[in-house]
Amino acid sequence: MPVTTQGSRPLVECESLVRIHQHGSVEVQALQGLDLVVGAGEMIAVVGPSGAGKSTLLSVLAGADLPTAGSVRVAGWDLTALSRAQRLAYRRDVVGFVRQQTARNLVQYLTARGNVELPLALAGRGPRARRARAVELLETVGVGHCADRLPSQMSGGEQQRTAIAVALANGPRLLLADEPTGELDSATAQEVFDTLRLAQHEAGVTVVVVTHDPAVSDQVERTVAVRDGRTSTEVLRRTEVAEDGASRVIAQEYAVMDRAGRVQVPREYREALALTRRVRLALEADRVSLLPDVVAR
Ligand SMILES: Nc1ncnc2c1ncn2[C@@H]1O[C@H](COP(=O)(O)OP(=O)(O)OP(=O)(O)O)[C@@H](O)[C@H]1O
Repeated sequence: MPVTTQGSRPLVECESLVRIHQHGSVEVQALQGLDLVVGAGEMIAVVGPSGAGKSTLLSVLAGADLPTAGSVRVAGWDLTALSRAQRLAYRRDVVGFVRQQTARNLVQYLTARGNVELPLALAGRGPRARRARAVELLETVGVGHCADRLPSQMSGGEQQRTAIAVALANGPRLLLADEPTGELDSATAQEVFDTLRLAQHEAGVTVVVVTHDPAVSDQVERTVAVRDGRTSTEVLRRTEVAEDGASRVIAQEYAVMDRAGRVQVPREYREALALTRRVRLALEADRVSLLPDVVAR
């Protein structure tokens, strides 16, 4: 069993994920062999350029899209082999989803409480239990005062926090958020991020957040960069406390190696040493060096 950077059991395991969209004779490879392991209780940020495959990855993890090839397991569920009924149960009970567009996360004609009660009703909870759970969740995410308001009567941040309460209603193991702070100013974005943190710490939920916002990605312990449908690099952060008691965050970037041992060498490194098609690998006591092909010069 793979062990994550945090040493916890993996909750999410994607291996060699491929997702090809076919439009007539045109193929778009949204995912091209993506590997990702996320530990139970971990919170990671997924970053990468537009079109890299981030949203596709979230859709697959949400059980809303099926990969063309590869394997994906979440909390023991094999997402490539679910029956229709299992897929519904997975989407209802195991995973919660928050989108960027505040308006798309909530049913506009229901109050905040009504919105949180909806997934509880779909899971068969009775009216009293629903109401109590909805009120409690809205209080927990800091929008108890909005319980009887319609989304149009709430700020963007209040709507996103309500959306997080909706996503948490059925006690999911995994919370997915696609640019949850994309439409918010920085102070409000921080409140929404703090609510995701709360879900991670208080409810023990594993959180995967896709973001372009460095203020978000700089605050998580692990940021995974997706490029051309693959995980390319990871940044790990840890807090170090100096002797004078001051703490500082140490960030270290790693390249990701797949099962076959393939590593992508960043373009700036290749250009700096004019590395082309052929390179020399040298095994040393504590490192593997990658050297230019002198014959080619
Ligand atoms: N339903 C679809 N049909 C065809 N192509 C698609 C579909 N969904 C995504 N793609 C293509 O797959 C690639 C990856 O898209 P995806 O939305 O996952 O990227 P992204 O990293 O989330 O981008 P962004 O940051 O702009 O949201 C893109 O080239 C996109 O055009």
